[in-house]
This record gives sequence, C-alpha cells and structure tokens, in this order.
Amino acid sequence: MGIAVLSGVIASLDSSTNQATPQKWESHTPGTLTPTDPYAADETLPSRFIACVSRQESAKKLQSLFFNLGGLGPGVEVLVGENVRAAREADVILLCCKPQLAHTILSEPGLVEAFNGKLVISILAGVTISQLTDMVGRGTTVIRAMPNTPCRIREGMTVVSTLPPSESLELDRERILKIFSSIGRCRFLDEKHFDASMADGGVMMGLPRAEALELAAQTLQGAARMTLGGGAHPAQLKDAVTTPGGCTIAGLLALEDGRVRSTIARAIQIATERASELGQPGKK
Ligand SMILES: NC(=O)C1=CN([C@@H]2O[C@H](COP(=O)(O)OP(=O)(O)OC[C@H]3O[C@@H](n4cnc5c(N)ncnc54)[C@H](OP(=O)(O)O)[C@@H]3O)[C@@H](O)[C@H]2O)C=CC1
Repeated sequence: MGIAVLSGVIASLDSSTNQATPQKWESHTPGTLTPTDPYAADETLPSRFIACVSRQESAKKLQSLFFNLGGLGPGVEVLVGENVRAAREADVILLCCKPQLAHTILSEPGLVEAFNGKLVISILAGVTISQLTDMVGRGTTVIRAMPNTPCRIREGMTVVSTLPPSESLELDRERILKIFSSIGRCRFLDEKHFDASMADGGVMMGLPRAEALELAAQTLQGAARMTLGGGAHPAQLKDAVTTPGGCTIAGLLALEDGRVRSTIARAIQIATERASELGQPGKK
C-alpha cells in the first residue's frame, strides 16, 4: 500500500507539472480535494522521496518500479535498513509496515529522536494513535490514515484522523490532503470512526449523512473500476478491502450476481440508500 501511495503522489506531481495550464485543487465537499492540480512553487508539496525497505530483493523491485514510472519516479531513493537516516532527512514520514512490525521498527535506536517534531502518518490497520505515540514519543505529531484497495488505481477513499491543535496544523492538513487526494478522495474524521469500522465491519455506522454518502459512493466506484478495468474478481476485492462496511458489501454482493455492468448502478443505489439510512438522525 505504501508503494501505491507514493506512486500516486508522484503521478499526480508529474501530471500537474505536464499541464500546460495549471488548474487549482478542486474541492468537492469540505475536507476533500481532487488530484488534478498545480504544484509549482507550493511549499506543501514534496520535492524529495525516500522509500525504506528491509530486504535487498524489495529494493530492487522498487527501484525498477519507480524507474518505470518515469517523471519523478527514477528520483526516488530506496534505502535498505536505513530507517533512521531516512527519518532524519524527512519532514513527513509515512508509516506503511505490517501492524505487527510497528513496535520492532519503531524501537530502533535513534528513531524516536529522528521522528521528533515531524509529521508521522500511519496507515497501520488497528494500531491507535495512542499506541503509536507511546512508541514514537510526544514530540511527534501522529495521525492515522485508512486508505482502501482502490487507492492502487487512484480511485481510493482515504479516511484520515483529525489533526491535533498545533502551530503547523494548516501546513500538515494541506500536506495530508495532497498526499491522499492523489490516490482518490480524502476525508478527515475522528479516530473513533476508525475503531468503529474495525469493530463493526462498517465505517458507516455513526457517520453523518454527507460523509457516509461520500465514503460509500467513492468506495463503490473504486471497487467497480477495479472489477471492470483491472480484472479483479469481486470476491478478491471483498477479501482485500478493509473499509467498506455494509454499503460496499451490499454493492459487491450485487456485483457477484454475474450481471456486472447492469448491477453496478443497482449497487450504487443500494449503497446510497444504505448510507442515507445510516445517516438519519437517531441512527448515529
Ligand atoms: N493492503 C491494503 O489494502 C491496506 C493496507 N493497509 C495497511 O498497510 C500496511 C502495509 O500493508 P501492505 O502494503 O499490504 O504490506 P506489505 O508487506 O506489502 O508492505 C510492507 C512494507 O514494509 C516494508 N518493511 C518491512 N519491515 C521493514 C523494516 N524493518 N524497515 C523498513 N521497511 C520495512 C516491507 O519491505 P520488505 O519487503 O523489504 O520487508 C514492505 O515494503 C499494513 O499496516 C496494513 O494494515 C491499510 C489499508 C489498506
């Protein structure tokens, strides 16, 4: 998933650089941006990328993958076993390891100091901000992001935990929006919704109507495009997607009927109805 995020950011930067007439970041709903925007002379945009892995084999794969991306891709530095060095040189750190490795990786001598004062964005499922803060120290701003599988085709829906008050809040917020809007839609929500979705199997529970609709529709759109464009079977998506909730499950079940194209519209309708229902007062 880390590769998907980084590739999306690079592709967005490249596409905006190549635009003859740059457009502004477009806001659909409060807190969201689309990936069709200008990057020139914007301090919130990244200018250097470092990818960290633990194995030489992975490094070779990543070097080849980023090289083949073209544009800014070949400029990505891939480091093996040098997390502390990379963290020292970074302003924003995206934590994308498996959840069970977090403690081992973050206990490496020098890492807490290297993280101090920086923005750490964790996509680790099920690891709370409080747990991460215990590992990295209170001098680091830790936020959680929960992207979903369609981020791999830049049709994702990422939920990001709301930022704590700080002097760099606006800058951090812009940086986060630009990272995750490059792989789909991005929405800030309180961390309690992350835990509700993990526990209940549906992020829609307790969400306000507008957010529930947006998450359902974008998740379904991403799933549908992965099915139609990427050849992924709905059953594979259902196994892989971590954030769908009842709305997308309903959509995917409809897709599995075999009448794929004709049922997409029905799936979206089911999802929208379900999201509306969950968004009604009294059901929050
Ligand atoms: N897959 C999905 O759809 C989603 C995943 N997530 C979250 O994303 C995270 C990653 O999942 P996924 O992408 O599937 O996992 P992967 O195993 O594909 O990627 C994990 C990466 O971490 C690297 N890594 C492991 N150990 C170290 C280390 N000590 N130092 C530096 N890098 C290291 C691995 O490199 P190497 O191979 O060299 O060890 C690998 O590149 C998980 O926490 C998951 O909860 C969140 C939302 C959706």
